Amino acid sequence: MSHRVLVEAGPAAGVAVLKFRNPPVNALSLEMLMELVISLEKLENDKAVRGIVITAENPGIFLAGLDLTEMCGRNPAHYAKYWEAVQELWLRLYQSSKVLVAAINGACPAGGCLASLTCDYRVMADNPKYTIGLNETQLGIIAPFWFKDTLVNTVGHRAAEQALQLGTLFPPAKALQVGIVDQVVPEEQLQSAALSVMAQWLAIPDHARQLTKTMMRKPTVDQLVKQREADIQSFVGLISQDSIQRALQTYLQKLRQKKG
Ligand SMILES: CC/C=C/C/C=C\C/C=C\C/C=C/C(=O)SCCNC(=O)CCNC(=O)[C@H](O)C(C)(C)COP(=O)(O)OP(=O)(O)OC[C@H]1O[C@@H](n2cnc3c(N)ncnc32)[C@H](O)[C@@H]1OP(=O)(O)O
Repeated sequence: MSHRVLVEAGPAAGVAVLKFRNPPVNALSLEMLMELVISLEKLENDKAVRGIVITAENPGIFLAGLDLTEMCGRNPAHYAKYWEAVQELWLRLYQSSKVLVAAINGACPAGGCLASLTCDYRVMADNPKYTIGLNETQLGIIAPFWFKDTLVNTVGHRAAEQALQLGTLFPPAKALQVGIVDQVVPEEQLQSAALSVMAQWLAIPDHARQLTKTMMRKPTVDQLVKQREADIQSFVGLISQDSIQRALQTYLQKLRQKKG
């Protein structure tokens, strides 16, 4: 039984809706990652499901990204386990044979943005409070190569380089302009817009669309698959550095003080 991920049958045949519900901010904790992987595996094996709309149960925060508390003050074995789970989620999403449509109904930084970038199409609610992007450099860390590759595959090299160096979080109109999302709609129309685009994608025969998707994505997937263990060791080495730990602690403190 999953607590942090809700899977519902969509209003249209063949469509499931996967909702994030990990309060307070839908951070990708280890438990959340594991529940997501299990839910995605079940959906992948369900022949009746051809498409999945991915969204947050409560509007406001789509995903707050990776859970910073999983990357601060822990031991190397924990960092390795956590990173393997992050890799696993990305591999499941990016290689999914289903049509994935992200209905972005809230803040979507870093790991949240990555999850949305694995989808085939992104619709974002037109709310200036919501932003999306790979903001890692603002935290004093760097987006790993496969985060970078996923962004490059979406927006191209120049736009990705600029966005990554600056750690830009784009509001909806800018996100559309740069191509990080495909469509921006009034907030109350988000779910219907996602279902409408899903219907267009499902009009294509599955086998042709799936083979095309695999052809487009395989080179990027292979890069990680062939060096998964090295990537884990690289993450553990970097995240364990005192300077990185200090940077993450400072960022977390700033988030906590924001309220005070
Ligand atoms: C080979 C590899 C090489 C490696 C290089 C090394 C490292 C690279 C590794 C990984 C890449 C990292 C990816 C990430 O995803 S890092 C996370 C990035 N996320 C963010 O920057 C978002 C931060 N959060 C926010 O901006 C806001 O919280 C948000 C807009 C989501 C919501 O704002 P709101 O005002 O509604 O809530 P808050 O009061 O800010 O937060 C409530 C509560 O939640 C805590 N919180 C927020 N975000 C996170 C998070 N991502 N992880 C853990 N906890 C989080 C926040 O501190 C508050 O806690 P508390 O005060 O205790 O209630």
